Amino acid sequence: MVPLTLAEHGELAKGRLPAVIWDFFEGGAGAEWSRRANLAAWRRHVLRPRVLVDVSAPDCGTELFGDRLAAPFGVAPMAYHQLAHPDGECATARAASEAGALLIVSIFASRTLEQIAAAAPGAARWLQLYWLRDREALTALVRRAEQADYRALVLTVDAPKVGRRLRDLRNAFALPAGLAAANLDAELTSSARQSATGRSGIEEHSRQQFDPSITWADLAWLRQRTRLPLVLKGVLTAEDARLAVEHGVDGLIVSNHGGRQLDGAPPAPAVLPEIVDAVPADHPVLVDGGLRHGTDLAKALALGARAALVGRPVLWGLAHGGADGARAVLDLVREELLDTMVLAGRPTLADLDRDALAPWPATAAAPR
Ligand SMILES: Cc1cc2nc3c(=O)[nH]c(=O)nc-3n(C[C@H](O)[C@H](O)[C@H](O)COP(=O)(O)O)c2cc1C
Ligand SMILES: O=C(O)C(=O)c1ccccc1
Repeated sequence: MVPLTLAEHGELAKGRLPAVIWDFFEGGAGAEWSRRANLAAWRRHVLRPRVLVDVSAPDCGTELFGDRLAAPFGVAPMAYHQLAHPDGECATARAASEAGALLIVSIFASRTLEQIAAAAPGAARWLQLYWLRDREALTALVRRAEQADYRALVLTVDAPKVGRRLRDLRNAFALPAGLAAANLDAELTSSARQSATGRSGIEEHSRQQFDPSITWADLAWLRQRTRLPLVLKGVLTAEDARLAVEHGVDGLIVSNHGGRQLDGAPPAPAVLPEIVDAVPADHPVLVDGGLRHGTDLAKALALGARAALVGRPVLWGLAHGGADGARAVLDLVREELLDTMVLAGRPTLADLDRDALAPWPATAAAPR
């Protein structure tokens, strides 16, 4: 089967992956309300097509912190790509580079920052950090990212601890032997390999490593240690968006972490407009969560996002087809976006403004 939709990439991946790894990828926290809400939320808007517009040359190319992208999209930071494929993040880096997408590398990448950079020289890539208790380890990562030409740092702020993910608890999920966080000391992550009673290995190790005491006041410490643009991931209110700008942050990623952290947190499209309105126009606002069609991406842009990130579907492509599979996923998203722009009579990114959307009436059930 040649997959024609992201969902079909998911089916192929599900057939290939051990069930506990599929569950780790797919799962959310708690009752998984936020995970499901992410998928439903994009269906609560309809596109307002314009007609008799010249759509012979649609253009979705853009620029983000100085890097050219073939479309306003990227790969969301996700831990341990080697769970999906032995080539791990090196394959994803090649795929993203060939598709013209941004790659955000997780602090829990299973290949080193330098290997990933070497796999796709010149490509647009950022590094995502969690705030570790060990600040020397954090500083060392910042230095290495700068030296390996990462173009921005993303601090994920929705995870003072890892959410309660019932699938991982039931599966007593732990990292398989041979897989590690390649950019952290082995001793920092060894607990990810065992699972204490009542916890997953991931939860166990994040309890030990994440510093849950940090506040806005601590941001200055990180800000002073790098000239790279600093982006906060996991902001869901206008209040926090304003605080971020006051504290010298350069951009935001509106995200509920794929429903993997606070269950009950809103899906991004519900809060994106208030956040876009709260920050100056020169601060890019990105978005992720539940984007599964080019039309979803068009809706995200129309709500004011500068770019949107795709998470799980990239792991699906990687799992069934390595770099080629991940590339196919990203190419599909870009082609579907261009298709949407043509059929909606909105051939440039500037045409995808708030006039391009209308709410689906609350009284009507959003079709599945
Ligand atoms: C398997 C997996 C691992 C993830 N690891 C990280 C991570 O290390 N850091 C982070 O900030 N977000 C992480 N996330 C969250 C993603 O960056 C993103 O917010 C989320 O997957 C939403 O997109 P999706 O619905 O397209 O998957 C992870 C998500 C998944 C599915
Ligand atoms: O961030 C996540 O969603 C995630 O799965 C993770 C992976 C490793 C360590 C901490 C969290």
